[in-house]
Amino acid sequence: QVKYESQRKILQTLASRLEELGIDAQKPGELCCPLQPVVPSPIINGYRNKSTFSVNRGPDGNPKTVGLYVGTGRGQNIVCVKANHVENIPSKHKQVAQCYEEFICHSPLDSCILFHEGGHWRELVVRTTGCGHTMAIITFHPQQLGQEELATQKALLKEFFTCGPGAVCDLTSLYFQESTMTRCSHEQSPFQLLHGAPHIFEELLGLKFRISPDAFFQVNTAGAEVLYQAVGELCQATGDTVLLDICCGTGTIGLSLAHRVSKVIGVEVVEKAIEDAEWNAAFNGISNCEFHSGKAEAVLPQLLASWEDARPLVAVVNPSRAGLHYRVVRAIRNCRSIRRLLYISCKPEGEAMRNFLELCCPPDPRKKLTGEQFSPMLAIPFDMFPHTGHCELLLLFTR
Ligand SMILES: C[S@@+](CC[C@H](N)C(=O)[O-])C[C@H]1O[C@@H](n2cnc3c(N)ncnc32)[C@H](O)[C@@H]1O
Repeated sequence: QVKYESQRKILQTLASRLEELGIDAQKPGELCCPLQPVVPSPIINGYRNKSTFSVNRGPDGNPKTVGLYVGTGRGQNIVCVKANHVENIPSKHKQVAQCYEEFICHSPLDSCILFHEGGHWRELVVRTTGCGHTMAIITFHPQQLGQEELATQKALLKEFFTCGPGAVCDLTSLYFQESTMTRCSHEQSPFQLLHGAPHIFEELLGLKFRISPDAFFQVNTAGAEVLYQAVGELCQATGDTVLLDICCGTGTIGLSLAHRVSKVIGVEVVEKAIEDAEWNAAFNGISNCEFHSGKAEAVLPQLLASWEDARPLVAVVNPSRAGLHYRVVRAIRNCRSIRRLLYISCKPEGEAMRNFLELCCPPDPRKKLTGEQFSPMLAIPFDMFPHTGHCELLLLFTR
């Protein structure tokens, strides 16, 4: 009910913002379109396949606590607490976090709390899959350490997780990333494989997906299956439909719908995710998909400007919280072949709201938005994140 209410408010906001733009958008209940009940997650506890653990001072003052932050910046009361009580994190993730804490507590090197104050040990990411694979990615601030000292630390970490106390975690892959920034891409600082296999594999809707350390994958695999099935239904694809999968990650959406359409075109900025998507297509024997590596705002305008294919074109967009770049929205609006658009957002009240307005506002030649506007037709929230206040919203737009 709480989640339904928050999604209802989002649709109310969208309706009133569209009214301000002169669009008669308000439907019964002051919403811009019908809102279906929240679709439950098939799994409620321990559903997360990826957890990110911070390293910081705990409530007892221990600066080598591996866990999650509680408190607020404004209250100046942020502490890092162990995640053992957190219901949506599986026990395997908690076990790896516990082992990492043991390792850094015995390390002569400090944890890195504020970059400029020194210290080395930073964040831990744990990813698991239904196939029983576990990947751990440890971020390390090199500070002034030389190559030899770095190699020693990497060897100690590997030894701990392969033949020491950390061996109980039975890691499939152990990665190490030297990072002087909050987040680094593989291109900025490579993920170094210290042990095991370079990828983990997940099964979803009968397909097998390879996942690289920096590739996105929905954190709730069973929840993602339910979402993608609904995407498939709302696409109303016929045999000759071309499906645009914008921000495609490892290709999950397009590949799971490939058998229903004549062609899938995926676009994604993370190069390793595109390599995964290509591998995933080949491994699953899917040959009607092409994947483009690059920013959607660079790839899509070019792709759609020269679009002369007569086949129906359906777009599925699933951007990160930053939403779609204006150029992507403009390219979609100005491509007459796209009559149907599915927008999947984990934060529809944020930047996605700006995109909804850009998609639905009246044509505006000054903004080079000459194409006919879209209208919201249906909204379905998915409880992708049980035990949190968040939802994944699927919004269908047509024109
Ligand atoms: C929420 S994820 C969705 C991935 C995929 N659709 C799925 O369900 O697994 C958003 C994806 O957008 C990608 N992304 C972020 N900014 C992008 C951009 N400017 N152009 C293309 N892809 C982008 C991210 O790397 C990430 O893989």
